[in-house]
Amino acid sequence: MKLGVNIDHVAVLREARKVNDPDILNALYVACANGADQITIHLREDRRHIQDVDAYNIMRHSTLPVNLECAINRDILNIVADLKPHRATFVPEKREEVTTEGGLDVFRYENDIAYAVELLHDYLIPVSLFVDPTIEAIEKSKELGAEMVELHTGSFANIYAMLNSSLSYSNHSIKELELPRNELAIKLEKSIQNIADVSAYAKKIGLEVAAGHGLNYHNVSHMMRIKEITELNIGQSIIARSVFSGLAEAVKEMKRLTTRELNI
Ligand SMILES: CC(=O)[C@@H](O)C(O)COP(=O)(O)O
Ligand SMILES: NCC(=O)COP(=O)(O)O
Repeated sequence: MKLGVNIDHVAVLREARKVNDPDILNALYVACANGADQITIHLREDRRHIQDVDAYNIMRHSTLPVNLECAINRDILNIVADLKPHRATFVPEKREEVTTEGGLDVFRYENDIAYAVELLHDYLIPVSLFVDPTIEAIEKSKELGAEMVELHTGSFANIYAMLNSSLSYSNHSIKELELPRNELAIKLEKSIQNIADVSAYAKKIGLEVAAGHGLNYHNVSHMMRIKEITELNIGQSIIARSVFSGLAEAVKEMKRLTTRELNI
């Protein structure tokens, strides 16, 4: 399994104070040296975490491939074409959201996506689409020319957290998931099975399959059992753990949990 470490959340901390500390390049070096297979960053339209200068510095200094997440916005696409990351992942963005809430609407924005895929292909940048795990979204992603899809695992992660953590007792409890435990358990099983089915279909039609959003040290084992998923992009939980263990240990531990036994 390829582990993409998303280092955005180091910049979240820096931007909270509008200072130059913590330094995103330190996070890059530590992630590269401790088991990441790829660096993932998200250059948001509102620049709430990663800034343009960070993206250029990361491209210049990363010893690993860089997966750049971005919205389909002409200004951002021009920056991406100039940066030439190893891959671009198109994601939806809403200014007022706390985090990326759902997958890209590949039907509503099909013309914009097709244009953006072609543009980046002209610069030899492969494209992945960050979509909800549905067969329809996968078929459309293929039709739009993407090489890869990243399945949005946020919904799975929310159900998992409401069932298996103290989230439901906190201020951030998810109202629509305040359900009896047996119902949550059934929902979780269905969500995992759906991700597995959609992954198998994506692979069958020739797409590479990644997954990400809300994955952590507890729930990631469920994604590890889906053999068609070959890449996980994980950020928030790694940076959260690093507050207590340091980033090197946090990356190493996630790498350990996302390593499949070699079948020799
Ligand atoms: C698209 C996606 O899932 C991520 O990029 C991510 O979780 C980090 O950034 P945000 O929290 O800004 O969505
Ligand atoms: N595309 C998902 C990603 O990069 C990381 O998401 P998260 O682990 O920060 O929720």
